[in-house]
Amino acid sequence: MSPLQARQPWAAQLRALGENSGDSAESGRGTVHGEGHTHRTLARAGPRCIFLTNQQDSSPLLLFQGLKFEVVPSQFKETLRKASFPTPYAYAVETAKQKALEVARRMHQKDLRAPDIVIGADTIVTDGKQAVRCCRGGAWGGEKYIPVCKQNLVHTRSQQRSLQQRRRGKPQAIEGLILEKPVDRQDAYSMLSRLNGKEHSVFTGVAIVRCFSQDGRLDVDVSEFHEETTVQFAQLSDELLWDYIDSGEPMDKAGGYGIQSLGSMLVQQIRGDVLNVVGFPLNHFCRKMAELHGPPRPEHRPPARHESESVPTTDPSESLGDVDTEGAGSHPASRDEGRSHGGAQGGAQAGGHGPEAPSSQDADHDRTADTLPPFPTGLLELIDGFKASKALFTACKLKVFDLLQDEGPLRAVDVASKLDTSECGTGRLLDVCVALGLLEKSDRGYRNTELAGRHLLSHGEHSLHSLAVLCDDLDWPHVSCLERAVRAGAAADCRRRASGTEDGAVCPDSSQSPDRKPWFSGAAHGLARLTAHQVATAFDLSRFSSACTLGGCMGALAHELAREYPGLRVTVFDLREAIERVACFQPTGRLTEQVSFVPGDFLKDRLPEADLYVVPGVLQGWPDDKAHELLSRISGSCHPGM
Ligand SMILES: C[S@@+](CC[C@H](N)C(=O)[O-])C[C@H]1O[C@@H](n2cnc3c(N)ncnc32)[C@H](O)[C@@H]1O
Repeated sequence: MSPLQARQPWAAQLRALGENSGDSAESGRGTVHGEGHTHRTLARAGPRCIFLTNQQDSSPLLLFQGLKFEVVPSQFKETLRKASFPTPYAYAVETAKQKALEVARRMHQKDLRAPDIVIGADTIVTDGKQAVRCCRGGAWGGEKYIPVCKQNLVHTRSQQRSLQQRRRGKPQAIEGLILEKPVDRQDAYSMLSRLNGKEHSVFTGVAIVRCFSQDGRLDVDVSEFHEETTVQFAQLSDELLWDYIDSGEPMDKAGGYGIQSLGSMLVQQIRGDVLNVVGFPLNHFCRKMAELHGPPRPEHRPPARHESESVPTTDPSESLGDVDTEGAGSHPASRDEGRSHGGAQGGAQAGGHGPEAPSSQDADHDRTADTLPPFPTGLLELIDGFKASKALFTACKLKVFDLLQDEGPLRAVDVASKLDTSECGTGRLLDVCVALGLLEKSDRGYRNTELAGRHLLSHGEHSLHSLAVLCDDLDWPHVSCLERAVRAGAAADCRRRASGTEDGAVCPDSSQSPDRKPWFSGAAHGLARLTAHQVATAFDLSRFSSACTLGGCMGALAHELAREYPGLRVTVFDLREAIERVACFQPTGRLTEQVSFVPGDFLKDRLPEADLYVVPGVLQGWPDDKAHELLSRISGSCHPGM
């Protein structure tokens, strides 16, 4: 497993593609999505990746704990029928589980590998006292919740009817017991006044979904729990409630208040874990994780917030109830600082300098998440990126995207048969394209993403297909002899070999092989269309009345200039064979009147008269002497003073 594979889901597939062996290189456990630090933080054999489904509020809490994870919002629609649950917390736990399972399935489908762990959480507030009253003390009271059936709670319905109508089809709480996010200010007021002066319960259901992938199938092992915290509201005036509602805070909070901010003013007393009210019962979660994976090793505990503060010595699963969540949010930054500076305890020593430096073996043993350098994501992407490019080029050349646009979704076996390629290799290439965001995969097969449909078809207004093919044919061989070129200064030789041109220029001229020319035009035009607007608007060209684009190809920039400057006449000057292909690309309409095409060789023929000469995308591919020759000719044609 390379470090890059720990960061990039597609990297493992690229490797598998390269190896082209029968078995998937990353089958089974060992799949790593995202952060390696979670592994180090939790336990040696612990999980290496956590997806938190949609508890954004909980992110700082988990970060405080030193867990690194990726937040993947769940697409699970929270439409479970509340009345079918025996208790409010059963509803919260099931919602948390369904959120997590949805993410697990989606990630598995997308990346073809299971994430290690997905955590789902759902917090609800229940109007507990009222429940007891409504149930006449029978079904729901004291510490224990006894399953209640619908009829027991029918009394609460009339009170809630108008609210139900406002909730517009949202499934109603267990007969009004579960308070979710208010739908409007009035709803917030009715929630808060129900809680006013009373005690209520906050439940968070948590599901820890451990994932296993076997033979491409996802297996899961779900552990779940819930945490209850009792909150006593002070007796509050209507004025204060409305002031609080006017602050806007209640609108996205279950129960209509947030204890982590202004809402704390409303609270007189709490029994239980305050973080549970914030949205994630970290203490219970840590105990559960320790149960599942063993407790974290001491060095994996979160570092001190400031160098002067000591690292907490308690097992994080023991007590976290007094955590201040503001500090929790700022923790990751301090940890990063700790890492790059080597940390207060032994970072410098671990480097092996100074009399007390431990042996390299000790230093290795003492390595912690805090003494490691920042993860070099960008560098690893540079190291591996060429493989992604090659996969893209190959898919373009095989016209995978054209096929899937016309006939998709298709299974790998059908793509292979239509393209006359191997089933195994095609399947892997398609999977890499999925991981690169170029294809989507479903039960019905592969199909183009919007991005691929827009840019990677061989024809189309914004096609970059020819550019990809050209890069593969021309740039790839250049790049592969870069080391030799740098050593021996043989760039022109390499280019000549690759491009088949006399002077190594990458632009088509008379010496170039004819079969490449359409690709050049298509590639240059595709890129020019994308960039023309930026180029045309980068400078104020309004003082010019005529312009000439030298090597202006199919006129993409010329047309954009004409669009931007209605008074500008633009001449496109290019080789005759290029101009002959213009008809395939030229837009029709008013703009064409401002643009004219003149065939010619800008190194031999007289340049058209113009106030402004633009040389778009020509010189960078040329040897210096030739570039100099062209610039001298342009200089000779320019009107002094313009
Ligand atoms: C890489 S393309 C640039 C395309 C341009 N960026 C655009 O707006 O589409 C280079 C262009 O220079 C043209 N070219 C190359 N040598 C030329 C020459 N000696 N005289 C005129 N045009 C030339 C090519 O035909 C080609 O269209």
